[in-house]
Parts: sequence; C-alpha cells; structure tokens
Amino acid sequence: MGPMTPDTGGDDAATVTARPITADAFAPFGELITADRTPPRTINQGLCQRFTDLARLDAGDGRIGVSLFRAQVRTLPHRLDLMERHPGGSQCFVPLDGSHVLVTVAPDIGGAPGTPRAFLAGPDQPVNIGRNVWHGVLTPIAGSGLFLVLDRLGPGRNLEEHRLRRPVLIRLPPAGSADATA
Ligand SMILES: NC(=O)N[C@@H](O)C(=O)O
Ligand code: NI
Repeated sequence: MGPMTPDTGGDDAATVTARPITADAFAPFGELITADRTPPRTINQGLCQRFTDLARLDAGDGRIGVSLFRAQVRTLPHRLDLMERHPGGSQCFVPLDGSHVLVTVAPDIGGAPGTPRAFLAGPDQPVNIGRNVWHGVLTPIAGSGLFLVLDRLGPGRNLEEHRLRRPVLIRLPPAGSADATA
C-alpha cells in the first residue's frame, strides 16, 4: 500500500506543528520508552543491560494482548478530524521495520479532546499512550508502517471516538527551525 495523497486541511483547519518527541513533553499523555531515563541492571553474565519498568501497561479488567498493525503510511501535512480513547486500557506502539510515526494526543476537556499536541517518534522510540488518553489512530509517516501493539483485550467497549468540530492540519516544523533538524 503506497502513501496516501497529502492530507490537506483546506482553509477551515487549525494548524499544529509536530515536534520531535521527548519523554518530558509526552509525560502527561503516556511514556516514551527510552533507555536514557533509568540506570540499567547488568544481566546475562554481563552481556546484557536491562532497563526495567519503562511504561505502565494497563489492561483494566482485561488482559494485555500482543498484535501487529500494518498501517498505511501517511504524508504530512496530515489532516486530523477524528480522535479516540480507550477507557479500558493503555495502548503501546513499538515500531518495526524502521517505521516513523506521528503521535497526536490531547488533554480531556469536559469529555472531549482539547488542543492536540503532535509528536514525531522515530524507529527507536516506542510510545505507550495512557489509559483513556485522547489520541489519533496509528499514523506512520515513514517506513513500512508495521508496529507491534500491546493493548487491552477483553470484554466490553474499549473505544470512544470524537469527531473534531474543526479539523486540525498537522505539519512538520518549518525548514530551518531548531526542531526541523532533530
Ligand atoms: N482500533 C485500534 O485497534 N487502533 C486504534 O486504537 C489506534 O490507536 O490505532
Ligand atoms: Ni487507539
């Protein structure tokens, strides 16, 4: 499946600039899984460093399932008109095959998404989106679009969707800006 044609928001869309993800900036929405936040423990006869407990996987009354998502690679700017959340559990996306992903999240404002935040995560940057956190669906922007996904499997509804009253156009940082090269 080739990349979709560029998403354009038309002139009715608000604009959000995607920034390279950092653990601190993403912390209100979940975890960036990275080895530089905790000291490792040396294991396996000194041949391996274990960085432990880097994300809170939450399955509520269900269980954590292991799935593969092969998502269509999008191009930027990306038009966001739908956000969702999973009241029953977290959702962790682990890039495979060198995939890059646009992660869009938002605070909850009275039961609806507030102003979205957009992050760029590279092929070595798995992210875990916290339970009941508003987010855009898996949106790869480079690579194969293949991800390992750890999320809740179990009874009952675990998906709440919200169509944005005003679509958002998510773009890369302007060329030459500090983030453009990160
Ligand atoms: N629905 C589903 O399995 N995927 C979405 O939740 C998503 O965030 O991509
Ligand atoms: Ni989701």
